[in-house]
Amino acid sequence: MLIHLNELNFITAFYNEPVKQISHITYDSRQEGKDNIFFCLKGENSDGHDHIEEAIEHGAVMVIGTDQKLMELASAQYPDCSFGVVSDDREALAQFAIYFYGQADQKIKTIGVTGTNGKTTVAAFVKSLLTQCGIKTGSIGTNGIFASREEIIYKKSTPTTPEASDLHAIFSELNKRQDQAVVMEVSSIAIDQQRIAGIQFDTAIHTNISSEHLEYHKTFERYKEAKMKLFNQADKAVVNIDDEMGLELAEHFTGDLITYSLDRHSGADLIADNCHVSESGTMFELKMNDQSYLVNSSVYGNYNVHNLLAAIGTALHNQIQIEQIIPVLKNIENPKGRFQVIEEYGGRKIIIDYAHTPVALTSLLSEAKKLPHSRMIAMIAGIGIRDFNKMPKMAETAEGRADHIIVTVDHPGDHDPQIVVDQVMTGFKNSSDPSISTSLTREEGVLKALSHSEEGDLILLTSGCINGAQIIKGEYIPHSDEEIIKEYFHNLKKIESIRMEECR
Ligand SMILES: CC(=O)N[C@H]1[C@@H](OP(=O)(O)OP(=O)(O)OC[C@H]2O[C@@H](n3ccc(=O)[nH]c3=O)[C@H](O)[C@@H]2O)O[C@H](CO)[C@@H](O)[C@@H]1O[C@H](C)C(=O)N[C@@H](C)C(=O)N[C@H](CCC(=O)O)C(=O)O
Ligand SMILES: Nc1ncnc2c1ncn2[C@@H]1O[C@H](COP(=O)(O)OP(=O)(O)OP(=O)(O)O)[C@@H](O)[C@H]1O
Repeated sequence: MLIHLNELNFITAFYNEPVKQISHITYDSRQEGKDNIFFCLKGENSDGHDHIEEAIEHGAVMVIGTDQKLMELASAQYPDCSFGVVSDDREALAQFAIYFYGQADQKIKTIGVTGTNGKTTVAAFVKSLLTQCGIKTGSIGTNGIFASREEIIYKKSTPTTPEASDLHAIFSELNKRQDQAVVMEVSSIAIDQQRIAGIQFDTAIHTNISSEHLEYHKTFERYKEAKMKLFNQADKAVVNIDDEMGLELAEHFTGDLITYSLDRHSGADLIADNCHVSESGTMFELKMNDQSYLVNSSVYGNYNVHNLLAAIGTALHNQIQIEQIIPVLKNIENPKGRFQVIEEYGGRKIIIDYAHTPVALTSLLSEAKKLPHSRMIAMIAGIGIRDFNKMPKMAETAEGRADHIIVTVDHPGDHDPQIVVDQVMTGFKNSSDPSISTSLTREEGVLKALSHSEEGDLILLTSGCINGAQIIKGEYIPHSDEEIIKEYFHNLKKIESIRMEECR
């Protein structure tokens, strides 16, 4: 694409030839390419301005940064490269991505989901519901990047919400595949880092808020403020008013609003009442406009009814009639790793669930308890790359609610796993209870949970993996609970047949 730097009004000064042929946008000097534009971003560990030389060696023909003096000096050193100065590095990256991909975000309906718990689930429900109702919808989030029909293999730049240039590249790809809508998880960090700057969302969804990501935002107020900002960039909203932030949003949002609740006295637009949870799903009565509809859904648990209401509200905003929505709800697809039930081994029910906040763990433990079981074994974890203050709360939440608890570590990062486990353990009133044990790796934790189990038991493997890996000292070490389970039972079978041989 031919870029006219002087057409971009967020560039306040430029040096050397202002017209360039650009093929790729990059914010990482280590990325090789040809005709790249390199954005110097200031990060936690490094500053892109220090890597200009390498970026040029790797194919950058244009460099954008905030340090005017440095840009001027570099322009003299590299006369074949153009240099632009901006006031906000990340916002400039977002604005440039919109320009480069020809406003791809405006050619597709954009739906943003924010909230502490439930983003991945709601995004999956919205994708499934809209697509089944005839609006081909892709999705972007923790579980990957999907077009309406298939997964798109795209290198993930962050766990949840991609960097702006990656985001707009994905919108463009979805356009090419003729998808009509995209539902994306919008993390508070992404909002703060301007990854969604310049996007006017068709619909914004709020699930709920509780304390999270304080390792980044430092205070709950700043975390909440970041999340609220999404709603200044949306025409319509779907909001959970069983939640403190949802109530605030419902009061202040000026666009088209649909509220939802599980409380029959709430006055919400969508109310789920008389929820009945069973092994095959959840039935409830949906109340809307003084009408009542019986919903037979494939999703499990009351908290997932909240998530389903968010998806229903989004479909209604998209002019889909409630009569078309109701029959589809029994086929809604659950995302991987969220109440994922594995039943094929030795009469046990194993549930892999991403619950990694105290609120999520509370919901999970109380919903899982409703399933028939003899003993409940729960593995909980401290996440090394997150807020240490959250760790004891996971123990507090689990104590006394399972027959056996295994405490382990997820993504130790740069921390000693023992320190993470110890920090979780401080949350137990009685940490020497023999029904609590510890493991210093997630793999060992899963194995311990399995080895403690017997036929009829329910095993909850909580917290979870980001992109099928454990992050250890900056490295992504491949990890899969499912593989560990498979191998464990395969070996168990082998041992049993050897024993039987020996007995004969
Ligand atoms: C903590 C955080 O915000 N990290 C993001 C940040 O990394 P950083 O601050 O460590 O970057 P850095 O290493 O200091 O480098 C600064 C800049 O210099 C560049 N650089 C660096 C070194 C070099 O040799 N050459 C070079 O060009 C880097 O590419 C970067 O652009 O900037 C990087 C590039 O823009 C991001 O990819 C990275 O996201 C990492 C992968 C991450 O894990 N982010 C998490 C915190 C995150 O965003 N999570 C949220 C929420 C998750 C949830 O839902 O729970 C999400 O939206 O995913
Ligand atoms: N509406 C909800 N209320 C409370 N807990 C929920 C809700 N939805 C899901 N959960 C719990 O939170 C866990 C994580 O859900 P999900 O992955 O959908 O959230 P998320 O917001 O996408 O989290 P992350 O961005 O960190 O992946 C689930 O596995 C479940 O235990």
